Amino acid sequence: MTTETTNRMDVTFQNLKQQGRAALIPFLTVGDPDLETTLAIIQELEAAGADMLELGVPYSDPLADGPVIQRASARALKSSIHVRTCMETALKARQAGSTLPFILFTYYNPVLQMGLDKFFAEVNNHEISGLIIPDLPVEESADMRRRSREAGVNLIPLVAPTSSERIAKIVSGASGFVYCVSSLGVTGERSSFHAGVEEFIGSVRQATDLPVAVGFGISTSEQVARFASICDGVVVGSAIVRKVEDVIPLLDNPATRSEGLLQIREFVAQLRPAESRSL
Ligand SMILES: O=P(O)(O)OC[C@@H](O)[C@@H](O)c1c[nH]c2ccccc12
Repeated sequence: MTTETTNRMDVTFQNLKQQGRAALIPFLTVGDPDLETTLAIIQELEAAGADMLELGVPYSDPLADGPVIQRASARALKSSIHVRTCMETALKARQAGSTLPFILFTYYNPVLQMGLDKFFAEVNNHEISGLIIPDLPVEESADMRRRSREAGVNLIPLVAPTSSERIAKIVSGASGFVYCVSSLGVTGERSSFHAGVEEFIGSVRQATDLPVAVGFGISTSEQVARFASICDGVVVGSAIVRKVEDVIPLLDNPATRSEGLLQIREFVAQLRPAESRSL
């Protein structure tokens, strides 16, 4: 008996599989440069053809992030952005008509500060379909997986090229999708990836029936196409966050705001393989 899934993310991956297409999954920092603009950018990303979104909770000590996302977090933290603010942003985007599955991306500390009971109570009624917590300690993952399951949200595991013998353990009991990190180090655009990244992705595919997505360093349509041919999803973060950073002067001026938003939309639209562009 197939379990009827109500999780928006799972349904999206099922639909994309039928279309024979990988998901384009942008990451953006919530509140960069401000919350109102984040809501406008979410609409542009959806119009550009994003299939789901990683909504990043800005954090003061983003250890796994390169300079682009570190700067975005610093800008966003100028206004007091908490996990709850990011959840409310997801709900507001839904109420404004977005149909995208939202993945809340946060480091573990902000979740602990909110309190696990409160966090999971809020997650579900804020339209969050997935969670990525890159620094979740292994010893906490069983409890977090249980809480996620009870809240009907997918706790998405990250696997790195060095995970090799631990892949089976990491992906067992996971849901949503498995996030393959393409390279070692921190986030940020790259011209090349970990040697043998295709073999690594292949080994993850063998270890799970879940959709497999890849991220870290992907910033051009050629790179998206390369990974979209072997994965179910491709995550692009820093390149989009940098685009937002570049157009902030346009966004800040009412006379040129729409031009700034259009440039973000066009940048993301050109990332998708030509044959699947909606624009
Ligand atoms: O920024 P990049 O190189 O395109 O990588 C995706 C990344 O932004 C996003 O998935 C993410 C942002 N911060 C992270 C920290 C760890 C793992 C993943 C992430």
